[in-house]
Parts: sequence; C-alpha cells; structure tokens
Amino acid sequence: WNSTTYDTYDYVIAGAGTAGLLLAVILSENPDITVCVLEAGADGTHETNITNPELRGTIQHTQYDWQFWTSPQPGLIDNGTMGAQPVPRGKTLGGTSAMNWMIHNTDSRVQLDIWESLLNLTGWNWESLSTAYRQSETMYGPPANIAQDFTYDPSVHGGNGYIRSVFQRSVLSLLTDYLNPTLLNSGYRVPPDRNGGDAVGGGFLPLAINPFNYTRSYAGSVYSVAKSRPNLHVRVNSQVTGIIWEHRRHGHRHDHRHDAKATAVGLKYIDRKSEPESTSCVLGRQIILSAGCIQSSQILELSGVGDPEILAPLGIEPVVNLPNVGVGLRDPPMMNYLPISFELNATFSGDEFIQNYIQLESARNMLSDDDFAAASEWLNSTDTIPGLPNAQLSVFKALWFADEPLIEMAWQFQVANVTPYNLIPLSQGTVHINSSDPLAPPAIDPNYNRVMATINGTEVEWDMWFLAKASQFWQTKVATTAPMRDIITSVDPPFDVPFEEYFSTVKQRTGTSEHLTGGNPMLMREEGGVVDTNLLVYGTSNVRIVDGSVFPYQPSAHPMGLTYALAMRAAQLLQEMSGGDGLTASLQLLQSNVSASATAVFGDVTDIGPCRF
Ligand SMILES: Cc1cc2nc3c(=O)[nH]c(=O)nc-3n(C[C@H](O)[C@H](O)[C@H](O)COP(=O)(O)OP(=O)(O)OC[C@H]3O[C@@H](n4cnc5c(N)ncnc54)[C@H](O)[C@@H]3O)c2cc1C
Repeated sequence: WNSTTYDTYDYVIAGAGTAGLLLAVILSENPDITVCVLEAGADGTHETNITNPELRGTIQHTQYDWQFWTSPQPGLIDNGTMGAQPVPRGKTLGGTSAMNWMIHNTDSRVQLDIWESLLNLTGWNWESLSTAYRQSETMYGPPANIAQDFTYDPSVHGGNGYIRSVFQRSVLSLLTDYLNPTLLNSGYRVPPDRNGGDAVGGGFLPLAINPFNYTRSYAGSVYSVAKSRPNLHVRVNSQVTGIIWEHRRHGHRHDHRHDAKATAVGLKYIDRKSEPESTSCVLGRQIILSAGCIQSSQILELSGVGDPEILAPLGIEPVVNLPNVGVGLRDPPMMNYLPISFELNATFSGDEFIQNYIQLESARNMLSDDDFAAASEWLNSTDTIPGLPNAQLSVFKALWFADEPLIEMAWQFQVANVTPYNLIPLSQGTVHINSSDPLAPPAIDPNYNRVMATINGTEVEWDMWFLAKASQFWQTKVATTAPMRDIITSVDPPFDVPFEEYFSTVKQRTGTSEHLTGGNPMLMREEGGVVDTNLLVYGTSNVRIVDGSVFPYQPSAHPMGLTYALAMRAAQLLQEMSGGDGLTASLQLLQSNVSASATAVFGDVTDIGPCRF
C-alpha cells in the first residue's frame, strides 16, 4: 500500500467489499479527496480461485471467507446442524463480490419505485437506482458466434462503468432449444432483456466477467486500476473494531439530549500485519461502514449505537439509542441442497460450467388459480405479521398483486438442474453482537420460515409453502409440456405426488440462498430504520452505511447489481453534499446514459480441468 498517510482523511471506509471498494474508487477519482479503506481480509486479487469464473465458489471455507454460521433454525430441517446455515461472506479485497456467482442484473421498475412511493425514501426509485446501476457497468454484446442466443437492449445497460458485464461464452443448448420453447408453450415469457424494468420471464442474465481475459470483474479488479492513486489508501489485514467518537476523544460523556448528534472522528482497527498484532486508528471527517450485512451492525453495536438492552449487559456504553440496528436481516430460502433435476434423453452442445438461465416469476404465474386466490385472501385479511414492519407487509402485498417477481427458477450448472428460490421471504431476523470482543462472530439469526399463514383454514409455514407450491406447479408444467416433455426420462423429486409429500421434500432440501441483506434498513426512524435517505446513521452527524445491509427489503434481483448501484448513488450523494465542483468523471458519464455497443472478445483461458462441483 501507499506510503503517504494523512492526519485526517476526507473519508474512512470500514470494509473494502462490493460496495465499499467501488465507492472508494469513485470518490478518489477526485485527486483533492483523500480516502482510506480498512479491510479485515488479505489481498486475494492474484488468486485464481477468485479471478477464474469457472472456479466460482471455491474460496468458500478458506481464509477468504468469514465462515460464519447462523444460529440453529427451527424453521428448517435438522440435517445434523439443527437447521443452522453457513453464511459465506468474502473476506478479501472485493468482499463477497470475490466469491459470488457474478449474476449481474437490476431489479424491476415497480420494486424500486416502491422504495420512494411506499417507504417514503425520497430520491430512491427506479430512475435513480437504474441510472446508478448503468453508471457502474460496461456491458459487452456477445461475440457473433453465439449472438443469436442472447438478445439484449444496449440502452438499458451501461457503457462506461467500472464493472464489466457480458453473457457467458458457452450456451447449453438444452436451455435455448428445449427450455425456451417449453416456457413459451406453457404460457411463460422469454423476453429479450429484463434490465429495462420489466423483469418477469426466463432467459440468460449477464455475468460480471471481463470478456477480454475471461476473469471475474468485481470490486477487487476495479481497485487494481486505482491502486496507484496517491489519495487512496487501502489497508488490508486491518479489522475495524469500533468508531472513535469525538466526545470520548475529549474525555466527555455523550450528550444524550434528543437533538445532540454523535460525531465520529475515526475508526479503530487491529493491524494484523504488525508483529505482534496491534491496535491502531485512522482519523476521518466522514466515516462510512461498508462491512456488509453481518458486520456493519456489529461495528455500530461495538461502538455504542444500538439497543441499550443489548449493549448494557455487555458493558458497552450507549452512544445512540437505536434499537433498529441489526434488525430486518433476511435470507431468501432456496432449494439448493438438492435442486430439481431432470434425466434427459438428448445430447446438448455447450457444456461449460457457467450457465446462467434465470426465470423470474410472479405468484400468479407460479400458483394454480385456487392457490393464488387462497393465498391472496390470507394476505388481504392480514394487517400485521409479528416481526415484520407493517411497511414491509404493504410492500409485499403491492408486489404480490402487481405480479412482480417473487419466485426464481435458476439454471446455473452444465447439467439439467434447476433451483427454486423464494425471493422475498416474510420471515426476517436479526444480527447482534453477543460479546464485547470485536473478534467474536455476531449471533446471526435470519429466522428462516417462521411466519405462519392460514390458507384455506389450515396453518402453513408461509415461506416454505409458497416455495413448494410454486415449485410443484412449475415442475408439473415444464415436465408435461413439449419439447421438454419429450426428452425427460425421469425427474427428481417426483412432482405428481400429494402436496404434503412434495412439501416435505422441498423443506428437506431448502436452506440458504447466500443472499442475505438487511440489518440496517434505510427507512424512517420510527418505521424501523437505521439510516436515512442520505445513508446517515440516525443520531450521528457523520457516520454512514453503504452496503447491502441498508436495503429496506430484499431485492428480487440478485443483490450484487443493486449493491454496486448503491455505491454509485452514495458517491453521487457524497459529492453533492461536499459541495465540490460537480461530479467526478464516472458519475458524469453515467448521466449521459451511454449505451453499450462493444462486442465481447473472449480471451484464451487455461483449461482448469473438471468442474469441482
Ligand atoms: C456464494 C455467494 C454467491 C452469490 N452470488 C451472487 C450472484 O451471482 N449475483 C448477485 O447479485 N449476488 C450474489 N451474491 C450476493 C452478493 O455477492 C452480496 O449481496 C454482495 O456482494 C454484498 O456486498 P456488500 O458490499 O454488502 O458486502 P461485502 O461484499 O461482503 O463487503 C463487506 C467487506 O467488509 C469487510 N469487513 C467486514 N467486517 C470488517 C471489519 N470489522 N473491518 C474491516 N473489514 C471488514 C469484509 O471482509 C468484506 O470485504 C452471492 C453471495 C454469496 C455469498
């Protein structure tokens, strides 16, 4: 890292992850702005297991993964872990964007407009977030030899952003020649591009891959282009342990009058590079937490921002009474332990590991008329759900009745496997510290599958019921419709069984989707919020959160694209607030709405041998 250090940086960021590192790179485009980022993990940008897209997933359970687990989950099956789920989170430059599957898409227009219309988040809507998404992206069209399999609309993609995006380079003909027509014959849509706000339907979604050398394009690779900037300092192996408050620095107690805001002057961290490890600090005018949905709230709580009833027993002096810290954590349940699989009597071309065919569907398209009516009746007659803020119930109802995507069917392998995924669970949980030791993992409780619903007079577990009903309905349709019907020799699980039997199979196979978000929702304070629409933590004057923990409810897209959009929008807000001479280059270019027109060139890559999955 750079040798120059500053007494006080303009911005100090905790976490060089998906959002934090991109934000740092944008802010430091202005040479007059100084930025320091503290990252707990080591630099993994040279690791093939991170850079090679075909090896995605392989850094899980290594030093580049925090290797967290949830608490026992009574809503899931005890497969030897009491339902507890692994929580993979990247611990390296780029954070979770270094380990994820690189699916890169926006959310739908209705979903994002609801942030503003139903949740009063002024300025946060489809227009601002999809613009920010486009600003983050450079999209490349597919090379000519596979172009017929991917139709996309350049005007809804970016042409000048840091994250490169492209379709995969090999196409499993099962998906184009059999699945596409089957979906069309079953009444589903296969639209040309779902980035323009209408997300329902089946088809390939782009991947964050640099097509020139076929490597992962992620926050870590973005940093490599900004590395030599003298005004950007990224310190790896530096784990943030708390916020330094101005009043403490001067030996005062915080003034707890309602309007008195706590001011931060820096971050404390453990420097893992020093021998022995030592505690150090970095001072800054603006503090940004980008430690992700598990640890941004951990840093707040360790620093006295949270629920006094949680902090006091741990001997932590409260600084801001903010009981919403660590609430609204959720992980959409996914049938990923054993997905639906088909045995097929046909040969296919294009069997590379990365296939990325994602079908996003509304409840109406995934339930029988009777089930949709019964579930709608329950929703209509339900005004409150324990543990779910009313605003979020209203959001869910709005999405349900507007036929917005609520279920995903994901084909991601070179084999005929499809994974059903309940995109917006009604069950939400918490993440809280249970020790004042900053190195102790927090207690993670997404509270899977705990909301009960009464459907046709029977009590059901809502999230799992919806997932199982949708899967059985979809599987029945696809397996009995040509041309898929004509090549299927067997299906697992069997779908023509009583629902109770199908439900128990789905439950047996369902767990984490690895898409945790929330914990520090951007909402009005009285509605359960932790940050306001300027991403400022309530009760503080200069502490912000910029990561997936602030999403007010689960995006029904994969969260990475929206996380990059959040970083871009945060950069814009910060630049506007600092009253600088205008926006830096990448934000201005974004506003010119450049459309992607370049064509992908897939570089040669070394043969990596058989897939490890
Ligand atoms: C296996 C997997 C596959 C996924 N696949 C996809 C996909 O294909 N498409 C998609 O859209 N989404 C996907 N996701 C989700 C997506 O990657 C995440 O939602 C997103 O990357 C989270 O970004 P973030 O900025 O909120 O946090 P992160 O990227 O996790 O960043 C947090 C950073 O903070 C650091 N940090 C934490 N605590 C401290 C501390 N105390 N001090 C210093 N640093 C700290 C971490 O090490 C990390 O670098 C996947 C997730 C996983 C786990």
